[in-house]
Amino acid sequence: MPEPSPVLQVRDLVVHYPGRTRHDPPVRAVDGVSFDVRPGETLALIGESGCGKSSTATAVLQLRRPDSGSVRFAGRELTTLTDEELRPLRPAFQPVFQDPYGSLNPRRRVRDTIAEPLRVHGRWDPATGPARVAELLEMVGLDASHGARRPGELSGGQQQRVGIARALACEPRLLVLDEPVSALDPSVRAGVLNVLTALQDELGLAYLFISHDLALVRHVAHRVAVMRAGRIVGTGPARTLPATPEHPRTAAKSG
Ligand SMILES: Nc1ncnc2c1ncn2[C@@H]1O[C@H](COP(=O)(O)OP(=O)(O)OP(=O)(O)O)[C@@H](O)[C@H]1O
Repeated sequence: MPEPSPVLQVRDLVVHYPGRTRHDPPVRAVDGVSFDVRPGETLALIGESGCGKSSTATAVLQLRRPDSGSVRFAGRELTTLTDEELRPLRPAFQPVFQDPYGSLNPRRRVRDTIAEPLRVHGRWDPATGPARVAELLEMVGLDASHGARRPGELSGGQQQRVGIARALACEPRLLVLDEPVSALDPSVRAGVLNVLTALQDELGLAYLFISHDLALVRHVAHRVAVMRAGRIVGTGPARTLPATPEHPRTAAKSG
């Protein structure tokens, strides 16, 4: 069977930050990065702290506009769209962040957090909305009773499931997962990863999965791209990664 076309195509992506003082040169956080992600595929972006993983994720999501390069999502170039033009497309490419509590409104009940994207994007129907929220809770392994709670009444793993349910509300095609289980207790990580894997199988979602954890990446990703100093220095199947994460730079073959 031919491979499906990529849902995300990134080419020559560049992100600069200003130097700390006006005498310092700009920081080239992302320095010409290219990759594709296909429907149903997980591409892991790995590398040491500060190599530019989160800056790449932020630029893909157009939360910070890249300085140059191309981000094509579902065949559309995102970098040239205005914020207004991007707005209706945003539900289709959603972030899941590392710190679930920090990304949830502590005063808002879970069911309202999950309903929020539907309301914001004009997709809330009072007749069907509550059932859709219940369905989303179920998809991430929570039940209706969790909907009435506030984030502070949930465990870290449950909070992250709420973050995933919110990301799924408007039927995305791509999730950008920035260290989605790193802040969680190791005992609940596998449960959240299993939810992500099951959702991908069921919905054909594409994942860009940012991580520094090679053992985890071997487990969840199909392909891996290794970043160093703002560049991708190797790509390959995740199963080619060594079991011990001592030499991440040589973990995958170039090309
Ligand atoms: N807002 C910013 N202003 C200036 N420099 C920044 C900013 N954000 C990141 N940087 C710098 O850009 C480089 C890449 O950072 P980035 O956070 O993208 O890397 P990372 O691989 O995600 O690291 P980590 O795993 O520690 O989050 C680093 O040198 C960082 O110090």
